[in-house]
Amino acid sequence: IPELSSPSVCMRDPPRVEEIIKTMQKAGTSKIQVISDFDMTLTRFAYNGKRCPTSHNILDNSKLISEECKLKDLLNTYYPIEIDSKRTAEEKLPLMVEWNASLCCQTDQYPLEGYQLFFDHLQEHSIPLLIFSAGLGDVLEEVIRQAGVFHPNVKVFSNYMDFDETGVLKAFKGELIHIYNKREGALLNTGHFQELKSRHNVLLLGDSLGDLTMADGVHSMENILKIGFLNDKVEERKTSYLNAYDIVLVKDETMEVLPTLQEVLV
Ligand SMILES: Nc1ccn([C@@H]2O[C@H](COP(=O)(O)O)[C@@H](O)[C@H]2O)c(=O)n1
Repeated sequence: IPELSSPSVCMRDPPRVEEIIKTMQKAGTSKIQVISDFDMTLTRFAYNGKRCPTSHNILDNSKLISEECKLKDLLNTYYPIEIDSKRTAEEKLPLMVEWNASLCCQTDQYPLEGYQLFFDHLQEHSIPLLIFSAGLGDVLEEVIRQAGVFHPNVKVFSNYMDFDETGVLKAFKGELIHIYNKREGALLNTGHFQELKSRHNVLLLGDSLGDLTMADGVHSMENILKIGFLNDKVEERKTSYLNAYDIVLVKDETMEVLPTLQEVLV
């Protein structure tokens, strides 16, 4: 599979990857569902060496948000914790909750462009795409809408803001989704996975080890191909990503590997 020989593609077990791809191809598109993280997976981490915004940053960078509400300090505190390979997920979990919760009292252009074809291709083949994000659902839905790819096959599980009558953000609606509780989020949304119960093959896309649990609600899974985006602290985290994901895309600023890989699969 030539798409897998790009220098940014790393695999622990290439023959195993080929086997999964062939099995999924054979089963056909009617058996596939795609489950993907959003920020820094379907969007760029960096472009020309410059860091791109997450859905949280979009709100933060907005001229509509006053200077006192700036979220950068929070990002500088909590993002290093998110990617710290010396801490366990259990240690990080309360801090990730704290990060999101702190948004409620604090009261560029978004780079989705490389992946419009990815969304269109899934739509053409009627393949459901679940976007499962610890970002801001209101913002990322708007990003997808403005890119013209919020097709009927796209569903989003994320954090939606709850404002009071004076327009102040009070909380998030429902259970908060952070990077390390996607499993709980998946298990709460049984209805979605029930609707897709005949789709036993999963393409999972994520940029954090917490994203690996996004498919935990899938019924009788038969095959899963896990693609991980390793954008930051590459040397420190590469081994754990290679152990956890079938394919690891290292600093893939081109946004080219996923669309070509998807054409192989679908
Ligand atoms: N208050 C926060 C919380 C998280 N982030 C970043 O957003 C990403 C979450 O979205 P996913 O689509 O990746 O689940 C996460 O990776 C954090 O780095 C933030 O900027 N502010």
